[in-house]
Amino acid sequence: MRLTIVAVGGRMPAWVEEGVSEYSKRLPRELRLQWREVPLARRGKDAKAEQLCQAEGEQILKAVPQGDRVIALDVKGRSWTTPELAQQLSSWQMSGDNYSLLIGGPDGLSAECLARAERRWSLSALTLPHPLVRIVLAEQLYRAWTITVNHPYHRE
Ligand SMILES: C[S@@+](CC[C@H](N)C(=O)[O-])C[C@H]1O[C@@H](n2cnc3c(N)ncnc32)[C@H](O)[C@@H]1O
Repeated sequence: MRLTIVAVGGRMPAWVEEGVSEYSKRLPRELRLQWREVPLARRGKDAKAEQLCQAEGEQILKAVPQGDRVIALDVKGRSWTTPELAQQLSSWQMSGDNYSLLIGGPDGLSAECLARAERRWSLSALTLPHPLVRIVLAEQLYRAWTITVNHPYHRE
């Protein structure tokens, strides 16, 4: 399975790159994370959040590899416990399909991105800054994978 993460935002601070890389590199070759970054829309003084979100959404959807199934990272989505996420991950792996996970920018994901997604996944009821979402996502995918292979990283 190919897992692509399409995220708004360009060059991230070193602590974000390090966090993402730390967990990404622990994943096995067959579960490598492919990161695709979409630039932030320019936030001029008259910019409206809805237009920015729409412009970023168009770029996000262009960056989704053709035929991928899509999951939107959305605070208002459904949350999974880590063991439930591990089950999801197994079912994604067994489906034979490729998946893209979408992370919005400061103004969130556009309606078109949400409509393209078959699921909305909430990491927590808290709104997290999008750079932090990258790290939490990478760590949770790693954690979920360790459960699927009975690796002792995760403890209930
Ligand atoms: C700063 S948040 C955007 C906040 C925006 N007001 C909204 O309602 O979506 C940036 C992105 O991070 C992701 N995000 C932030 N908190 C999240 C959470 N608790 N669960 C899942 N995704 C989250 C979403 O993809 C969101 O579009």
